[in-house]
Formats: sequence, C-alpha cells, structure tokens
Amino acid sequence: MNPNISLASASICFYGAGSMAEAIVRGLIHKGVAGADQIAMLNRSSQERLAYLSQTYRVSAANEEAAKWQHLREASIIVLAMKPKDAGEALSELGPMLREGQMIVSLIAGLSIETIQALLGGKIPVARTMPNTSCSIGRGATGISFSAEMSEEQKAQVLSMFQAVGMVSVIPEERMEILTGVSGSGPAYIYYMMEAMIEAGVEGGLTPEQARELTVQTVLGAALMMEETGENPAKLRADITSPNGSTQAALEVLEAGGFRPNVKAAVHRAAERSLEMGEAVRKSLL
Ligand SMILES: NC(=O)C1=CN([C@@H]2O[C@H](COP(=O)(O)OP(=O)(O)OC[C@H]3O[C@@H](n4cnc5c(N)ncnc54)[C@H](OP(=O)(O)O)[C@@H]3O)[C@@H](O)[C@H]2O)C=CC1
Ligand SMILES: O=C(O)[C@@H]1CCC=N1
Repeated sequence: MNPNISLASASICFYGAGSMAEAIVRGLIHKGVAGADQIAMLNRSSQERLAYLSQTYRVSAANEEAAKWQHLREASIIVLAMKPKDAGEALSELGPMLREGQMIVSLIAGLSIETIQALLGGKIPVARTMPNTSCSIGRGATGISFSAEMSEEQKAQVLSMFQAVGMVSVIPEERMEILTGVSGSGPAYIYYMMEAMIEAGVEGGLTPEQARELTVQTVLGAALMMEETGENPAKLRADITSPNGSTQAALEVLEAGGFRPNVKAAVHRAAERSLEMGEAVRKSLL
C-alpha cells in the first residue's frame, strides 16, 4: 500500500502537544504525508506552546474546552501523547466522547492496550506505539502493536504514519518494554556518550565546534557503516582496534568501567521502568 494514499483522508488529533507529538508532526508535514489542515494539537494549559505550534506548523492548536472536544470528536485518529501520569484522567474523560470509526494511537510508555481500553471504557481499536524523537527528521525507529479490534485499513494508516517518519517494527505487545529500552530511550544514551566525547575533545584542546562536528560525523559514520555494510558491530570494532593501539587502550578503559554490562543494565532498567509506569496507571483503575 502506498503510505501517502492511506493517510490522505485521515484527520489526526494529537491529545498532548509536547516534544514527541511535535517530533511526529514535524516529520509528517516535512515528508508531505499529512497536511497541516489534517492535524490538530491539544494540550492542557500552555497557550505559548500552542501559539508556537500553530505558527510553526500551521496546524490547529487548542486547549479551550469547546475546541478541544470538537477536535477530538472530528478526528479519525486520536494520538495519545501525554505523560503516563496524566493518562488516567485524560482517557477517562475521553472515553464517553468517542464515536464509531475512531482509532487510538498511543505513544505512552508502559501503558498496555488492555489498560487503555479499560480507561476508555470499551474495546476501541488501539495501536500501541513506541517511537523516538528522531521521527522529527524522518529517521525514527518505532515499535507498534495492534489491538484485535484494529481493521486492516486502520493498521495500514498507522503504519503509514510512522513509516513516514522512519523505520517501523511490528512486534507482539509483550516485547514493547524491551523495545522502549533499546530504541525509545536509546537516543538519550547515544547523546550522553556524545556529550562525554565532546567534553573530552575540548579538554584536549579542540574547539567546542570542532569537537562537536567530529563527534557527530563519527556517530553518523558508525551508524551508516553498520547499515550499509550489514556487518556485525563486533567485526567493525575489531577493524578499528589495532593490537596494542590507541583504540585497544580506550576499550580497556571502557571495559574496566563496566561499559557493556552498564549499557545492558540501562536498557533493562528502562524496560522495567516502563512496566512500572504502566502498572501505576493500571492500579489507579482499581
Ligand atoms: N520524549 C520521548 O522521547 C518519547 C516519549 N514517548 C511518550 O510520549 C508521551 C509524551 O512524552 P513527551 O512528549 O516527552 O512529553 P511532554 O511533557 O513534552 O508533553 C506532554 C504533553 O501532554 C499534555 N497533556 C498532559 N495532560 C493533558 C491533558 N489532560 N489533556 C491534554 N493535554 C495534556 C501536556 O500539556 P501541558 O504542557 O499544557 O500540561 C503536554 O503538551 C509520554 O507518554 C512518553 O512516554 C514515547 C517515545 C519517546
Ligand atoms: O523517558 C520516557 O519515559 C519516554 C519513553 C521513551 C523515551 N522517553
């Protein structure tokens, strides 16, 4: 299916207008997959934020009650883009307003399809997704699980939406937490490492601009090497590591500091935290 066709008739309402909603909207508009006239964005309180979004992307943006409910009722796709802690209240309010034919796309970390449907008060079609902020430049990585109620056309629309802003992996819902640890939170680990590389470069006498530019190109080049060669990262690492050379010396420092087990523990902890956040919302239902 041509992704550009299947979203043409959709109206998309982002319920929550923070950084992740903006990343997806920027990507959709930049790629021409959805027009600004198809998109509405809602938040809870920040008028300044809405003014910025409507000026920057020409989308409809609102938080007053009447406009908010009108956007939510008219949308064929409602994207849940608030923090997990705000989901309970927002979804309980939304449930009674839903009409036949609408679908829910959740970006919310940890919140299961079952909990979303329980909060909405019915077996509404739900796509649970976990994107990342690189969607804003069309280089996102998104995991998606569909509820049994989703029609083939609805699934195709959700796939179009996220394929427009990067790569997509459809996975069983029980893998969503570990995917969150790898690719949802993942960009933050890479940025953290880049911060450290830039700092070290500057400490060694590079200008901040030089350190930044060299670090960016190094990370970009390494990612593209993996993508384009299809090689195992261990092989690519070995190619750089001359016996008793500078890379070996550096890797020994990383190993002594527990780099690999620490990165693995970080991914697993993100997955565990995601489950905890979902559980906290589920418990609020009881
Ligand atoms: N940031 C990321 O990298 C990723 C985030 N996610 C998920 O995306 C979701 C949003 O995260 P993020 O964009 O970072 O969060 P932000 O804090 O940037 O944005 C949250 C938005 O939700 C709005 N909001 C909260 N409660 C309500 C409500 N009752 N009605 C309407 N709007 C409401 C806020 O409005 P106001 O500011 O006015 O209160 C704000 O616009 C989270 O659930 C997160 O788990 C998923 C993948 C990656
Ligand atoms: O930190 C969070 O909870 C969200 C989910 C993945 C990225 N950000």
